[in-house]
Amino acid sequence: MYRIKTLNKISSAGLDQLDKSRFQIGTEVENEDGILVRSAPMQDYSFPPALRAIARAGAGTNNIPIDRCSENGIVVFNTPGANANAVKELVIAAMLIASRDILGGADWVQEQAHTPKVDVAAAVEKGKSAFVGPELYRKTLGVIGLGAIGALVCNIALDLGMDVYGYDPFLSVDAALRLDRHVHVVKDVNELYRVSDYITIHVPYNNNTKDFINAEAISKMKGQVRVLNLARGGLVNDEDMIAALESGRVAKYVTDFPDERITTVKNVIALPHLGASTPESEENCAVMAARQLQDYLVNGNITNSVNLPNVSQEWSGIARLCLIHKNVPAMLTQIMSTLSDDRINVENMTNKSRKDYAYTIVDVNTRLTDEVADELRAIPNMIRVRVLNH
Ligand SMILES: NC(=O)c1ccc[n+]([C@@H]2O[C@H](COP(=O)([O-])OP(=O)(O)OC[C@H]3O[C@@H](n4cnc5c(N)ncnc54)[C@H](O)[C@@H]3O)[C@@H](O)[C@H]2O)c1
Ligand SMILES: O=C(O)[C@H](O)COP(=O)(O)O
Repeated sequence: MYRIKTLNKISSAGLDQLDKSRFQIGTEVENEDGILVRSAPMQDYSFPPALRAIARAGAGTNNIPIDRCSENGIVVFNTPGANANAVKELVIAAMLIASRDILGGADWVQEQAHTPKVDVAAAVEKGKSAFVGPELYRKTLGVIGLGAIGALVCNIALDLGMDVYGYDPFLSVDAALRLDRHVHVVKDVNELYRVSDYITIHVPYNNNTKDFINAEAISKMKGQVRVLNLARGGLVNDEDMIAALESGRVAKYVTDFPDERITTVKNVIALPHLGASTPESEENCAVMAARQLQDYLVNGNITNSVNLPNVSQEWSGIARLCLIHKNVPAMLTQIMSTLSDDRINVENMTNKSRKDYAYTIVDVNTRLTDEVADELRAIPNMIRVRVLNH
C-alpha cells in the first residue's frame, strides 16, 4: 500500500486517479510515500523516511524546498500549463479592473441603493463619470515570461486589439511555437518597459527573479503604467511599488498576492490568490499531479519533474531498479559491475542527468534481493535505491 498525504484540498477528480486498492490517501497519513500539495508552505517540512515524491498540483514550486528534496532523493513534480487558462482569464479581468474603476463603481452603486431616498437610476447617471477609465483596444501590453501563461496572455491580448511585447530570455522552442507571430519578442526588457501601458509578469519566483520589478525597472516604464502581478508577490518590490503608486508613476497595481502592507495602499487592487481557482483548473492540476505521482511510485517513471530528469521506460523484465544518484563519473560502471557480480542480467536500462543529479532505471529478469539493493546503496554518491516488482 502506498501512503499519500494531502497538504491542501486536492480536487476529487485527481484523487480518483489513484487506485484505492494500492493507495491510502488522507491528511493524517503518516510516514507517507508521496505528498499532493498546492501552495502549503513546505520549506520547514520534516521529510519522513518513506517520502519519495511530492506532486505540486499547480505551476509554482517556490513553496517546496527543492534542493533539500534533491539531496534526499525526493522527486518533485508540477503540472505545467494545467492552470494557465484560468490565469489568462484573470489577467484579462485584471487589465479591465485596472483601467475602469469597475470595482469602485459597483461598490458605489450598492451604497446608493442602501441610502434612503436615493433614486439609484438618476444617481448613477449623475455620478458615473467618477469611474471612467481607458479601453484596452490599441494600447500596448508588455508580458514578462512567455511560458504557459504568458503565451496565452499575449495571444488573447492581440485578439483584444492590443499591441503586444514579450520578454523571455529562456524561451523554449515549444513556448515560441505557441506564441502568435504578431507578438514583438524583445531581447531587452527595457524596450518592453519603454512602450507598455500595461505590464504583466509570469515568471517563476526564485533567487534570480526576486524584486524583478523594482525602482530601477519602474523608472524605465511609461508614466501611468498599470502593473499586474498574478505570479508571486516577491517578484515586485513592495516598497518601490508603493513609492511609484504614491508619486503617480504607476496608475494601478493589481496583485494576486496581497499582504497587510500593500493591500491598503491607494490604487492597489488586491485579489485573494485566485489565479488558478476555477473548478476546471483545480481538476486539471489534480489529475495531472496524481497521475505523475502514481506513475513514479508504481513504475518509477518521471514526467514533469522540476528537480530530476524526465525518464520513462516500458517494463521489460520482472523487477526494476530505480536509482537516484549524483551526476558524477563511473556511476553506471559501478551499478553494472554490482549487478554482474551478482549474476543479474540487465534487460533494459535508461540513464539521464539533470545538473548535479541523475536517474537510472534498470529492468532485470530476476527477483532482486535486499542484499543486492544494499550493495547498490553502498555505492558512493548513490542517493536512493528502489526495487519495484512487475
Ligand atoms: N496566481 C496564480 O494562481 C498562479 C497560477 C499559476 C501560476 N502562477 C505563477 O506563474 C508562474 C508562471 O507560470 P507558468 O505556468 O507560465 O510557468 P512556465 O514555466 O510555463 O513559464 C515561465 C516562463 O518564465 C520564463 N522566465 C524564467 N525566468 C525569467 C526571467 N528572468 N525573465 C523572463 N522570463 C523568465 C521561463 O523561460 C518560462 O518561459 C508560476 O511559476 C507561478 O509562480 C500563479
Ligand atoms: O503556482 C500556481 O499554480 C498557483 O499559484 C496556484 O496556486 P494554488 O494551487 O494554491 O491555487
